[in-house]
Amino acid sequence: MGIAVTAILGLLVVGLILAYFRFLHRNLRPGEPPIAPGHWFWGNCIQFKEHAVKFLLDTRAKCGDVFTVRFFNQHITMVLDIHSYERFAKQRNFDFDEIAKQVNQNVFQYELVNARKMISEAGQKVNGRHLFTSMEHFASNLKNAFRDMGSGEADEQALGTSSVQSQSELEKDLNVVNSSTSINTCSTSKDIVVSSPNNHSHIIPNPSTTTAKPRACWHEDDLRNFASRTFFSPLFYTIFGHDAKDHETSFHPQVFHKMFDQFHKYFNFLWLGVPPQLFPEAMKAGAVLAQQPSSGDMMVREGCSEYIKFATDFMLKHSQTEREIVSHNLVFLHVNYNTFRVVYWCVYKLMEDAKIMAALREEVQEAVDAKRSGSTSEDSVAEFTIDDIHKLPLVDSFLQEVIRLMSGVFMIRKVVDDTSFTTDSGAIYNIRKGDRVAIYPPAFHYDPEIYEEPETFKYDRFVDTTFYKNGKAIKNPVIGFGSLCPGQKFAVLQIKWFIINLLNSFKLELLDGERTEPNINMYGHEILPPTHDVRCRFLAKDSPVTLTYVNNYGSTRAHRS
Ligand code: HEM
Repeated sequence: MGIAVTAILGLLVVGLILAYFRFLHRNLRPGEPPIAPGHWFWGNCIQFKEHAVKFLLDTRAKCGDVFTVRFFNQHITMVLDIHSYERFAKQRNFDFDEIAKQVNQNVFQYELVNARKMISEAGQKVNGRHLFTSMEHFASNLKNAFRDMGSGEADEQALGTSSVQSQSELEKDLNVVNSSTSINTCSTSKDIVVSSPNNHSHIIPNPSTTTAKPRACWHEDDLRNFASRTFFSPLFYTIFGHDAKDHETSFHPQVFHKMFDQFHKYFNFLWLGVPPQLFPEAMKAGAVLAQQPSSGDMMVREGCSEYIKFATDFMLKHSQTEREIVSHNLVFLHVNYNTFRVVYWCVYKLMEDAKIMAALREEVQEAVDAKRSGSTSEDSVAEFTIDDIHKLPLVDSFLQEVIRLMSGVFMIRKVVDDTSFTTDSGAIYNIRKGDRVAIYPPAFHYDPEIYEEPETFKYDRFVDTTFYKNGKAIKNPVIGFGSLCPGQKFAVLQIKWFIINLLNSFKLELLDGERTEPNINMYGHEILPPTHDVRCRFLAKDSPVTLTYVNNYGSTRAHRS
């Protein structure tokens, strides 16, 4: 018995040693980059999880610009030279398709047929002339969302008071969505705020004041909720369009947002291949997110995006199933969700520092005043083209600074053949077929040799500035979109147009003592989520100038939204 146990233990030890040398240990071949010191079993997992940027910058100081890290059995060569970014992006042996496939399979459980062709053709639907029309749809949806917020309709919708939904599963979803209550504090009036036990609150106007024009009220809310109603809703409608019956179903922006948040928490685990069954919360959210209109119904929804229409048509032609089309729709929402996250941080950063709020408000106000027609703000309209939206240097710099600090993305590729990679300075590294290779933008974004006081948020940092590393000007100092994102131009425009409208239409403040920060445990997400949400209050301005987006693409036929 004793001998048998010893023999089994012996075999186990030998097996483990062999497995270690087979899967974890690596003998460097000539010309390969050095390996970052780490744990014999986990490799660099823990160091990366504790503080990815600090770990990578420290390792770069020890090992040089190019080195290999190991996450358990996966070797990833890090190219941490910002001047080599363009070479990295152009290297044909560094392939993104395998990575996208892994996300599709592990997180969204489907495979996209002829994926490269589909993504590159669908990507054109948010660029060129389509960028102008996509903006038109977004601007119109944004206007509706702001109008609803100003009139309090969004409260009604978001609080789920529709009688049609009252007994359904949907009510549960909507109640979950709104478990954080929005509070109206009409401090300047004598209106009475009523909160019912189910968190539905409404204002009973004071009879003595009902004949007067309704006064604006301060509303208290979670910032996530505020950003969801003002930005996620228009984003959702710009992607999937509208249908009059939406309010009877769970295909509703507030339900989708809540469920998406729930699902997204597990993104990094799912992506790495941990079975979704281990995360019941993600599975439950996934089931709600799967309840979408059929592909036929989706294509005829009013304002459905060209991207979704093209992708759906493409997938149908490649005999993909309805379930696969639903999964692809979620992938598209997933990439757009980054835009929401940036918006969250923009609103937060505006409220966090009164100086920033004042500076951007002044810039926007000047632009609006320069464009407005009419003598009073009530009957005034200010028209903005895409060029006009881009002509605000502080808004532009502020947005870049937000992306610089909140970006958590790994720009990762699979190495499809043994490759000699030459860095910008001429150093040559042999990178092994089957490995992964990555650029880690946050390591550049927090590099003290590029950015003075990199941890500090400086809203005007990017105004008329060139950044240098080792005495050489940097071509792309902020690379939060990687090199392949087809939605970059659209996302930047959406965010800028949102900021302009926000500052024109609302006053916003954080409640006393409310602060949050990016959750560095989520490095790997394109944009980091906050560690926790914050409470804020907002006031819809009385009769702001009406802002209109003008689609002036290549003709005299301008469309206004
Ligand atoms: C602030 C918002 C956004 C951020 C930060 C962002 C970031 C990224 C990043 C980092 C990648 C990986 C690229 C690479 O590794 O080179 C990516 C890919 C992608 N993004 Fe975005 N994105 C945003 C918005 C959007 C929007 C609005 C769309 C669509 C309209 C979009 C569509 C895509 C697609 C389709 C891919 C996959 C590209 C491919 O497979 O070649 N993104 N995005």
